[in-house]
Amino acid sequence: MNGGGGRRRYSSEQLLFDVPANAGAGRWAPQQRGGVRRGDGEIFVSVEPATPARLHGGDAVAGDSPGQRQQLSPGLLDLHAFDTELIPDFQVPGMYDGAQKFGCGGGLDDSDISFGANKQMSKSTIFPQNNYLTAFPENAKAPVAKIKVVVRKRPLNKKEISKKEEDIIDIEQRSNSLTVHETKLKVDLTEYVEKHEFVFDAVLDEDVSNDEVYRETVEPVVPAIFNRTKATCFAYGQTGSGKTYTMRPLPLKASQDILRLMHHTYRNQGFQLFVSFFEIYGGKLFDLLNDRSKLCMREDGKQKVCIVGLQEYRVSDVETIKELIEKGSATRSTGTTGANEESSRSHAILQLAIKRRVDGNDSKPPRPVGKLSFIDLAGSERGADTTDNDKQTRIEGAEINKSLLALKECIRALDNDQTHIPFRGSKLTEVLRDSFIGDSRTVMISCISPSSGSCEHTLNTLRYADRVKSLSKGGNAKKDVPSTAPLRESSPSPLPSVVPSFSGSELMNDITERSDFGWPKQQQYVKEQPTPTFADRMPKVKEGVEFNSLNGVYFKEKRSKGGMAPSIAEVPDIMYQQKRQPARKAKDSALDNTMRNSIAYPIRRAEPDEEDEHLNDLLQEEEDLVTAHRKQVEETLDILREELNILGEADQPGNQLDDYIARLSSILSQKAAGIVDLQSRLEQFQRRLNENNVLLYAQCP
Ligand SMILES: Nc1ncnc2c1ncn2[C@@H]1O[C@H](COP(=O)(O)OP(=O)(O)OP(=O)(O)O)[C@@H](O)[C@H]1O
Repeated sequence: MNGGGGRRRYSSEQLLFDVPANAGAGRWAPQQRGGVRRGDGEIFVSVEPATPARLHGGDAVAGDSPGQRQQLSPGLLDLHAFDTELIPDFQVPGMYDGAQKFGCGGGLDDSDISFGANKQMSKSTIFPQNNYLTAFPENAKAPVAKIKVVVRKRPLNKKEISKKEEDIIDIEQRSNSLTVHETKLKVDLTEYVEKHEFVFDAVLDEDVSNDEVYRETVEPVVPAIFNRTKATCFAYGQTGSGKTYTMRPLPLKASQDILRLMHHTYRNQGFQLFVSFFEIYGGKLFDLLNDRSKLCMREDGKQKVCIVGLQEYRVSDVETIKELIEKGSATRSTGTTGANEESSRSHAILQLAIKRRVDGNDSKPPRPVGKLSFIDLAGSERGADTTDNDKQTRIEGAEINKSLLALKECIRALDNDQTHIPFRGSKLTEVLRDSFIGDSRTVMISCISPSSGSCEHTLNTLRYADRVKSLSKGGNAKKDVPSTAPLRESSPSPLPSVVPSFSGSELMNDITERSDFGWPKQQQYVKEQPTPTFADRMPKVKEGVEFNSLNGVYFKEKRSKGGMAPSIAEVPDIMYQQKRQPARKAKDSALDNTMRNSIAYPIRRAEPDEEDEHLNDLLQEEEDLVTAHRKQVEETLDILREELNILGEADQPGNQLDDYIARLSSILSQKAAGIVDLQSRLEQFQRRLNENNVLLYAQCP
């Protein structure tokens, strides 16, 4: 893994976040790790003691200073009209310690990208008057589309200009359509230009500033997160298309608006803002605010996803948030490929969570209210990294590809109000699971390069965006077409209903039932065992092996250094049992026949000892294997749907052969990677069984 490899470098426009990887590491290292508590299905990591010193000091302005109040527009105050769950105003001493320091951040204009710690911002900079909420108060209450797809074109860069590459993207002024001019070759090798026209919710040309991008994308959804909405904004596009450039300023701008709402509109209502920042690299989670420590994703009993160990910082001023983002960005890993040395191969996820104190009580974990997630996706073309690189890169590529496909499927399912959301399709979508259920908003920013050399990738990006939008219930892209704007040539018609009617979860339930081998877990140790029911399967004792099982499982002879292992007669306290649940009785005979190979683990009457530890490990590995298998089957179902989709599209007139080939190729590599991954897990588990002297007994029919 090349996770610790090169560091991403940023252009001067991005210097806002460009700090050395280890900057402030010591300062930020949590001084006191909070306890991890489970509350209402959510892991709450108490981090206040670890909150950076800046939170508790600094030259900030009081949050409700008259100066700031003057900045409030009627629009902001009107936000009270939101259907929020209001709790009586209360004032807890010290509750807004941080809030009192609010305001030391600053304006977030593109031009003003330096946030010196001591820099004093003018009030007008702190609250720019062009703010969406202040400038268009009525928009604060306007319904925000469930899914918004925006395209942003970046300017040609120096390298492209020096290579004399052309700008092939035309964007009509003040329109939401764009045209890609693709140069193609005829059979007689003469060139011709094919035009592809696309329509989206908004199309942003190269001269559009980051401020305007914010106003167009995230700003409208900010008020909704105080009202239990989960909003997700992600940037999609090939490496170097401007995803990071686009995404970087957004969380900071959003935080500024959130804090403003918290300290004014929703003052004294117990809202708190938390920041977390992590990445998914090669299918694994790393905390970018905690020295890339590895994180673990778990589902609780209520099927809520918890990222165990993720550090969440409670913040109350923009400056602190900026520092946290800098720190996380510097920690983010990048990989190196032949195509682009600086390409990002990880998904970075920055979350701003709004929580609310329960009954004004600080000892209870605050209750989650809404969330705004920013996702800087890995380069979209990375999914096709299947040939030029090493195995690791290929597997990573397949993982990236898988997550991008899964993301698209989830967004589509979400907009269609489907009951089954295929969030299990990838780590990324699993992590974002709670953003896909309930009241959610998604903003997708597709970043494209204008250069002729990137034409294929650009078309792929636009088609991905087009599918997200136009195939969704509420997303008929054509409805937004200005009457003068032509439709694109090959608008995909809605897919035939080729997706199989079975529900993945139903199938998985069935599989769950079958794959529950019913091995006893250690917690289920019993003092007395009933007469084993599998005596008829007792194998012949092989030479060198002590048969220690009554249900077809036996352990290899375990010779101690000092002599022979005890024979079975000498270890009467080890018994074996296969779990048999009454509810499953009817299935048992069929199941018994299908379970030709089964193993079981010893149940001890004695206190757990070292061997129990091994046993625990094995049980855990067994569980992991079954989970991985289940996941792989779910993913296969998702892939199957995708395959049926592309087959359906391939049958449509005017289909794009190159698109079909690219998607089929990435699907195949994704399938292959899934199988390789499961195979290697299986082999590893088999090795572990051998090492631990557990033999499998081939059960006779
Ligand atoms: N709209 C823009 N205006 C000016 N420069 C831009 C714009 N978008 C991107 N750039 C510049 O293009 C370069 C690549 O952008 P960026 O790093 O954001 O790409 P990326 O899509 O995040 O790539 P990767 O997937 O490798 O992370 C950077 O130097 C950036 O400053």
